[in-house]
Amino acid sequence: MDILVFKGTLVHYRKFHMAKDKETKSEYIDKNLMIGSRMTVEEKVIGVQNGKIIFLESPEMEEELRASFHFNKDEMQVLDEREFFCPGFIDTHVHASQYCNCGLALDLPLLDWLRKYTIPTEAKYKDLEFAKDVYSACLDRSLRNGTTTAQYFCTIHRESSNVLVDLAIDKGQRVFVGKVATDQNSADYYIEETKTSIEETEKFVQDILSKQVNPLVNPVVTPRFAPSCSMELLTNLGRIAKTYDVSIQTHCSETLPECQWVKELFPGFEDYIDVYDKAGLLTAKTTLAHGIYLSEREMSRITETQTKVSHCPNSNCSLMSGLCDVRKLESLGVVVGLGTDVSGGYSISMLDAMRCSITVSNIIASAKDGGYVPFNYQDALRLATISGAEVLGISDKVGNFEVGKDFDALRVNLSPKAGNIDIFGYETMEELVQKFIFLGDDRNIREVYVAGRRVIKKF
Ligand SMILES: Nc1nc2[nH]cnc2c(=O)[nH]1
Ligand SMILES: [Zn+2]
Repeated sequence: MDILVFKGTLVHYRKFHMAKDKETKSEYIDKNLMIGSRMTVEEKVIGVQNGKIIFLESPEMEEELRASFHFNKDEMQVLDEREFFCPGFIDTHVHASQYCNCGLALDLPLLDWLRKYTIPTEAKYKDLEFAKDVYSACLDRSLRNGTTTAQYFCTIHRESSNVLVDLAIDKGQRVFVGKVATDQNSADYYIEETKTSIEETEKFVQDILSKQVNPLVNPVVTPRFAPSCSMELLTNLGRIAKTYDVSIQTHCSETLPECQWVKELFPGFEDYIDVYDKAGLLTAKTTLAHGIYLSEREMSRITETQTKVSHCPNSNCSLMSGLCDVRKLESLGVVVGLGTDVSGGYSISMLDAMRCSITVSNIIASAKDGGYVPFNYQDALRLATISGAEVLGISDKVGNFEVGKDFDALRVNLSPKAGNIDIFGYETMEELVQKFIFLGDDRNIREVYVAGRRVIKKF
């Protein structure tokens, strides 16, 4: 099997042990393990075979590596001085079915927006040709913007959700895909019988598991959110996720009217989180999108059950939902990743999500009386890469560069002809990374690799 070899700069979050390494600048600390990670910029020779990183060494080792792994000097690709590899971005919450509405219909808050724009759009996915057109464009745009892994909501239609999975296999994105389950409080043309919703969800999970000869596709049990699901449906979805040991994705605590509605619809429960808890939907493989208005009790149940949160800052601002205090969640030990939440969020670019996470964090800081450290560009990169991998339970495979992991990577190029960024020649590599995060776009993402396969090449 051919070997891919590169020499150049890697920018990623690398683990370090607290005992060995006492520096504390811009770091993320996992209190339980006493292991943290820090953004690292390093010169390396990196080898990839069968999709996996087989060596990662300093450039002085080049000769020895050539001898051991049998490659010639001209087989090694050398990155430009204005280039670096970073891990592929991980979008932990995105509605592929809403991609056609990107940049439209953002004049209403969540519940009205769902009724007026989103449900009518999702109903169109009964038509497989329509699904194919939009899903295809969504995957292409997402990959071009450097998203190597995405966790998607589709619609209530099993067949068209399978269309997304087949297209993703073809185009090479690593995906987590959910057929949406809804049996109440939706339009009469976009609702399922409880029994049908349960059966179709189970069938969908089986469909995807049978396609797992391709290890890049994963099924997700996907109740839309508590208001649109009966307790009977939620409980059965919890059972299905447990039976097949698969992921769960839903929305939670995104807006105040939604939280009030859940109180009214589920009066016998302690709070919003308790509804999911009693249904068996809080697991280490569960992603809750948003989580803005969680109480202390709810946050501690999330921590206890190792449930994950997807922070979607563009959507939270665009739908006027509120500001999520990610620092607080992380300080309690909750793993948080970033989501574009298209089309509540208007951009499918994770660079946009990263910038929005910094802006939201700065706004939170402005309202505090000190004692709060807002996110910087390094935190944003962490959220979009290694934390996203932890949210989806794949940090043993992707999220940073380590021997044995899959090579999911972006070849970033900052030469001015590639995009919209002026470089003056004296910038350090860290400054180039910073300019990419704040000013970059898809034009700066020269190549995209997923499990060693080059899925995008621009020049
Ligand atoms: N942002 C967002 N929140 C939701 N809550 C329930 N459905 C949705 C959705 O489609 N988008
Ligand atoms: Zn959403």
